[in-house]
Amino acid sequence: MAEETVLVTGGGGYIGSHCCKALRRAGYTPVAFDNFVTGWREAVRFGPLEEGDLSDRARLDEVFARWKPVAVMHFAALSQVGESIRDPGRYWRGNVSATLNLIEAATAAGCLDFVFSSTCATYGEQDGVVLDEDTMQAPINAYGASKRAIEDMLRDFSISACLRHTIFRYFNVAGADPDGEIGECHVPETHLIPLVLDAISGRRDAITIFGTDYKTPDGTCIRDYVHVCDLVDAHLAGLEWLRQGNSNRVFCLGTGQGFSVREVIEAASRVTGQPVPVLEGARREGDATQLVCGSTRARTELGWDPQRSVLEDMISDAWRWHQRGAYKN
Ligand SMILES: O=c1ccn([C@@H]2O[C@H](COP(=O)(O)OP(=O)(O)O[C@H]3O[C@H](CO)[C@H](O)[C@H](O)[C@H]3O)[C@@H](O)[C@H]2O)c(=O)[nH]1
Repeated sequence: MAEETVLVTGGGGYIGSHCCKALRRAGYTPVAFDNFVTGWREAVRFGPLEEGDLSDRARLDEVFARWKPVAVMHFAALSQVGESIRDPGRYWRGNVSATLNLIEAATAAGCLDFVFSSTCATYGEQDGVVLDEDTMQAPINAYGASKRAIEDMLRDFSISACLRHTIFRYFNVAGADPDGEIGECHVPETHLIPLVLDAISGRRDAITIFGTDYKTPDGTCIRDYVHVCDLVDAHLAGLEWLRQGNSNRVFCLGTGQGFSVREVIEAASRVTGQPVPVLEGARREGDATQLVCGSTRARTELGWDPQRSVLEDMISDAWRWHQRGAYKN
């Protein structure tokens, strides 16, 4: 029997490519759909590629007709908070309108299982509390607002078109494939761990800590880091959960444990055995002091067990990938 296919939008991106690898391992054919605005051709290695843009409905119809996927896993998105504040239209078009096209194409093709990558940025400024599925959403930028709008869209289509969905909300994804085949590569890079590794290897002069006067034990911001492989495991568990006939549930993905920027830098120095050149700078606009994400529901209902989300392991996997170099196309 032919393998079942799953359409993975953003399959050339950081999380999407790791998801394709996990799907392949689980016996599916992952069909990567990507426009390569932020994704990488080299990251598409676990199944066929369909190049295209989510704004192109005819192209989507073609892809659904060709592969008859059993589900969609939707990672393709613009995800830079600062850019979304400067250019909200890009986010409403690129995230919301594009996803509307995707949902309409999926439901028209009878592909009704939908796994969506959302974000704790839908919560807005709620410093210090553990964010979970019951926390009120109040986004403060177009990135968070666009993701929340898509969550609402999924609810509406679940009523009108019987679309079954799971929504995963998460913040700080880290690490890389332990085999070193794929990893994180953003241009420009804005995320803490890859930037720290750049500073260690000399690709950049230093890492600048954005703010040392926060009300935290060492004055720097605290975040909850999840290993990308654990994260995609949860998405696969969500897919199976849908395919067992369940539907329409939000799951937050975090470890519940936060690390400060300084703790991340110290761990990177320990893991690599090298000093980290550090500069202390001003706060970055829009950064919350402390963001920690609860995941009791994912653990109890999906059996999620994020074993690799140990800070040193995430950094050592990211370091292995970093030493291999970056994608070129
Ligand atoms: O050069 C840097 C880069 C980051 N940081 C700090 O490191 C922490 C983590 O920053 P990241 O940019 O790695 O991650 P964020 O928590 O800002 O971003 C996360 O949340 C965002 C939404 O708010 C997006 O979803 C994004 O993709 C996701 O990684 C923050 O306190 C930030 O101020 C620094 O000190 N120096």
